[in-house]
Amino acid sequence: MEKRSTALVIKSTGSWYALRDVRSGRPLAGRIRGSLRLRGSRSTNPVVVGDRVEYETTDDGTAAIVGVCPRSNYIIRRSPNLSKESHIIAANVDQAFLVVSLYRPATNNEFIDRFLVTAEAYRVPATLVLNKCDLYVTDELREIRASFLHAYSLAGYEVLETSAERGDGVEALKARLTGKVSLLSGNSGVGKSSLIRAVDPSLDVRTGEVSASSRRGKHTTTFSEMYPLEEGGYLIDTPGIKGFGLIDIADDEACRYFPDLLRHASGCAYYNCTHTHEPSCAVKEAVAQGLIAPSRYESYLKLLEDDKKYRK
Ligand SMILES: Nc1nc2c(ncn2[C@@H]2O[C@H](COP(=O)(O)OP(=O)(O)OP(=O)(O)O)[C@@H](O)[C@H]2O)c(=O)[nH]1
Ligand SMILES: [Zn+2]
Repeated sequence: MEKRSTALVIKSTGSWYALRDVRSGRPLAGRIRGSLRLRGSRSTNPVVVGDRVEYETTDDGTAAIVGVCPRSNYIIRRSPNLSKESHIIAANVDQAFLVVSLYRPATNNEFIDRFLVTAEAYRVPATLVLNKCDLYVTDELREIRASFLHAYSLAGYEVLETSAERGDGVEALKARLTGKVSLLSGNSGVGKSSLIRAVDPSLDVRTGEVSASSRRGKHTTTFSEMYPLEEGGYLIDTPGIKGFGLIDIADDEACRYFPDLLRHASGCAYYNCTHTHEPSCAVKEAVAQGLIAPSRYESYLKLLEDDKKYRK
């Protein structure tokens, strides 16, 4: 029997995969061996970025992928061709970061909360990166910053404050990324590229390439790529999208993905309370008492509404 080794999938281009041997770190080009069948998989791509795969070395020195190791999680997006099939963006993601800004541009709350909901749904720990902290110096912006920090501390999310411009918080972010597979997202203009550059200057060029090609390639399937960090770990760059994957949420389940709402929900009179119109709702009570940020509750209501529209 041939010797089998394990490799990490760094990049997928459809039929070829860029791999790294887990033990030696050696880069390899791999293809799926024809006999590889994934039981019960309805996704268009059976091997994805972040997967650990088993391979055998072939005579020409390339790797034949013969198996995929069980995934700790995976992020799905609906296929671009509108079929029922899904497209997996990445597997085995350790953590997700959303870069946000409160000024020029101000990131929309709903956008932030959508991202966090997706992270909860996929059980990927999420952290917010509040960039451009050098700008929040006027009374008005200080106030906005304080209420932002308050809202997410009530919700139980960590917020890292950074300034890519001045370097504040860059070391802290770098420390958090080292040795992990991290998904990084952010709406346009918040300084995501500047931050990546500050964390690891060697990533600069390649990051520019990926954002340019994913924007141009609207009608083609875009393939993900993981970018190795100088000091270990990988970044998965995702374009500015609402949330980062596909989720279907029933009304009486939506609350599950808002830890701050969920904490109070057991006090509601009705066990299936949707925290909208019901009497004796502990969630609405908590909002009134300032224990849940109004913006978070609004995002929750918005999520219920959007979901209804979507299902019609
Ligand atoms: N004042 C200030 N400006 C910043 C900071 N970080 C980035 N910027 C500026 O914000 C603008 C956008 O920065 P980018 O790094 O290109 O933002 P991005 O999020 O990658 O945007 P896209 O490329 O559109 O996705 C640039 O003019 C940066 O110089 C910061 O911490 N403070
Ligand atoms: Zn309720």
